[in-house]
Amino acid sequence: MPRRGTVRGTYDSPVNQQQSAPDLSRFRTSPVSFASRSGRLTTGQQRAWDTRRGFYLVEAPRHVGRMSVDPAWQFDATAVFGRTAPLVLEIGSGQGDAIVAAAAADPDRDHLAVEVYQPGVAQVMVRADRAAEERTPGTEPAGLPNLRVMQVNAAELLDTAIPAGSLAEVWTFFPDPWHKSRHRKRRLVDPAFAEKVMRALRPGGVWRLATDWAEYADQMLDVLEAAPGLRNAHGPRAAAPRFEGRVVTGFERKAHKAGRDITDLTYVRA
Ligand SMILES: C[S@@+](CC[C@H](N)C(=O)[O-])C[C@H]1O[C@@H](n2cnc3c(N)ncnc32)[C@H](O)[C@@H]1O
Repeated sequence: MPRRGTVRGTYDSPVNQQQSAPDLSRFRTSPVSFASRSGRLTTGQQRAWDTRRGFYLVEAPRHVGRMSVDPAWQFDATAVFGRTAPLVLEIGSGQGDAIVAAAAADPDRDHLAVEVYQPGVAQVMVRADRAAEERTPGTEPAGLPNLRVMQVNAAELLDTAIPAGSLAEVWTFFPDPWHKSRHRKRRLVDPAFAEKVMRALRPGGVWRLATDWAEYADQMLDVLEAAPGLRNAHGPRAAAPRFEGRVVTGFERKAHKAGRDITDLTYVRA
C-alpha cells in the first residue's frame, strides 16, 4: 500500500484528497515526470486565471490523480478551435515562451500547450493576450484564437485523449532531467512515452526535443533510435540544428552559464 507522502511526491496527488478514507484504487501505480508543487500566482497571472481561462483553458475530467485525464475523454481539436488546421502540441510548456510565440507567428496552425504547473499555465494566458494586443494595439484582447492550454499530465493526454495520427508536431524542450539515479524512472522520455508520441503524430509529423543534460540526450537517442516508426531527421544518432522556433528561456541561459551544451533532436514519424 503506498504511503501518502510517497504518492504525493512521486505519483501525483489523488483526486479525492478530501475524503477521510481515500479510495486507493484511484492512486497512481507508476511514477510521474513532475513534482506535485503548488506555486503562488502573481497578480497578473491570477487575473488571467480568473478572467481568461474560460477562453484558453481546455479542461478534462480527471481519473487517478489531480493531473490525470479520464481515459474515456477525447480531445476534439475541431470543436476546440472551431476549424481543422495542423496542430502543434508542446509538452511541459513552462512559461509559454515558445508556444505563444509560435501561435502569434503562425495563425494557420493551432497550438496546444500542456503544463502541470499552475503559474505556468496562467502565464501562457498572460503572454498570449499580450501577443494578441501587440498585433492589434488598443483593442480589448480577444486573445490568440489558435492557442489553448491544458493543465494535465501530458503522458496521459497523449495516451488516450489525443486521436491517433492527429498531431503535426510535438515539442519537448528541456524536460526535467531528474539527474539523481534514484529519480531516473521519472524521466519523461522513455520507450513507453515515445510510443505514445508516435501514436499521436500523423505520418510525416515531427517530434522536436531539446535538453542541456548530455546524459539525458544520450538516453533520448537510445530510446528514439530504437523506436519503431520514428526516424532521425538528420541521420542515425545525429543532433539537429537549433530549432529556430525554440525561444531562448531561462533554462537555456542557466545551462550556458553552467557550461552545458544544448542538444536539439528531431524525429519524423514514418
Ligand atoms: C524544465 S521545465 C522546461 C519548461 C519549458 N519547456 C522551457 O524550455 O522553458 C519542464 C516543465 O515540464 C513540466 N512537466 C513535467 N512533466 C510534465 C508532464 N508529464 N506533463 C506536463 N508538463 C510536465 C514541468 O512542470 C516544467 O514546467
